[in-house]
Amino acid sequence: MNPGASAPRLSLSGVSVAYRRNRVLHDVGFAVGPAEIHALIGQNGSGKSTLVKVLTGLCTAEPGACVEIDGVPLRLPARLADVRAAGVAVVHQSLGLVPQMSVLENMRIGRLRARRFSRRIRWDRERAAAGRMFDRLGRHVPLDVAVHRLSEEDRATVAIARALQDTPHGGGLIVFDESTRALSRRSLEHFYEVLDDVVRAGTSALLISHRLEEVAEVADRVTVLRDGKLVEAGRAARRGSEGELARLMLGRALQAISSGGGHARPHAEPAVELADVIATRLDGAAVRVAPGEIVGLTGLADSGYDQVPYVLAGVERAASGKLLVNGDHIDLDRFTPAAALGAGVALVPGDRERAGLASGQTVAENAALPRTGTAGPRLSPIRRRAELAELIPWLDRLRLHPPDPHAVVGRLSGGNQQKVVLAKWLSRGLRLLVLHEPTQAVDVGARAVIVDAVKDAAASGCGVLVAGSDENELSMLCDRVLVFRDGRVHRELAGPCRPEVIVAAVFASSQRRPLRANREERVCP
Ligand SMILES: Nc1ncnc2c1ncn2[C@@H]1O[C@H](COP(=O)(O)OP(=O)(O)OP(=O)(O)O)[C@@H](O)[C@H]1O
Repeated sequence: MNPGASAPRLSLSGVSVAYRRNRVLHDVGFAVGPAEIHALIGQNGSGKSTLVKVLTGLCTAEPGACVEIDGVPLRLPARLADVRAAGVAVVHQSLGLVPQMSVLENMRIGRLRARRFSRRIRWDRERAAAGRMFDRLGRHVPLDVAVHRLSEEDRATVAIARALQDTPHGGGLIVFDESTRALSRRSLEHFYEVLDDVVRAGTSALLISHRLEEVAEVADRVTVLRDGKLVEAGRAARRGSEGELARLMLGRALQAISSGGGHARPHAEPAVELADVIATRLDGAAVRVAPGEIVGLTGLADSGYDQVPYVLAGVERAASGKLLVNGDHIDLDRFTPAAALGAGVALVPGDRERAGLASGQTVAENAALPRTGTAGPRLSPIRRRAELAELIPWLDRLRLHPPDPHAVVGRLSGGNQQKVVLAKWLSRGLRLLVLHEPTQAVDVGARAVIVDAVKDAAASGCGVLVAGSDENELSMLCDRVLVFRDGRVHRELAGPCRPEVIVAAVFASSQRRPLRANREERVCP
């Protein structure tokens, strides 16, 4: 008998995982059908990544767990070679591509075969193998171009083509672990157009995402985790059900968020002003932020808007340009992170890899770093207590999980590490808070809290600059939005703006295509 004939593509049961004595998954089980997009959602720290790690062998489940692929049990703890052979591929955060490498290298990394005797790589064969994947997708991307030079849409295609190599024709499972979180609406439309073709051909997808609007729009079914326990397994998804999903995930209704910042003091002296900035992707950029004002920066992927935060924080060097702070003109070609902090400018970067978190240190020690330049243990006990007293209300407010300032940062879930970076800066008075994609990777409950906290920081007089690709986030937060093109401000959208207006200004067209037009025609297993 063929075990795969009527079996689910992936079936998990009795999965429990503990890190030391802390159990983070409790007897979890659900099934993903063939040819479906199945979403896995849950608050930060609810155990989603741990579940994926059980599947890929990075985490060991307690005895009694069972994982089957097409009805065939996977030996646990899983070995990567077995997982690949079973047709399972994982796409990590931000598409999991190496930007400096070519499309061909990204496609074939980890799979390159050398000649037996000369040990030389047969690039002709590698090209042919990569080309076959794009043929299978019915879309082509030039193989020799470095990935960072591709459009965002092409990058999404490469990520899917790369994962497809590990899945058999018309079968297999691709796990997307927050892979789409940095994609703009247009790139998301393209991503799901490609993925829909793949899924219709028989491959399944397990989608982990904090964007509930996206989940409600694209998933066939949804599984919900709360505190490591199953709340719902395989509930049918439908468009517009994001409120319901948030309630299941959080165990309470989501608070409504009003749009716009509302604390701008446009006639006051600017908190900071950037003028004539020339950098690798900036060409004469100029931005002014008043005290209490929340200004959004957005644009297409290559427009340069997302370089502004890093130039402002002294992390990326500008060729020339001026920063005006408190009557001082500072040359940006010699600007450093220490000078930025000295000017009262702090950055919350988009990815935690650039966040400067010391993963072996505790939450409290990390929060102390910017003030002291040293890790916490060297602080006097009195200073340490004072730091903690300022930090704890922010950790409570952002709902850090576990709510422990002495937890080691490297052992927190991704979204909770993001909250630590935010708490570190929100707990101190700044002239300008610069945020890049601040709610990326955090769950919807925390997102509402972060939006409120940033508005409170503005209400106390801090200027805020938010660079981002999420029009909903910009609409919720900003007093005005600057749309970049060719390295400088192309349009200014005054007043609180609706998300559609932002999308229309970025893409110079207001059409919003559905993310997965064909979903209703499909029959859920
Ligand atoms: N290496 C580790 N050591 C100890 N505890 C860990 C470790 N990795 C994760 N945890 C804990 O396991 C729990 C689940 O974490 P996990 O990363 O699976 O959550 P998640 O749902 O993926 O969260 P997020 O949405 O923030 O990525 C969290 O409480 C986290 O602190």
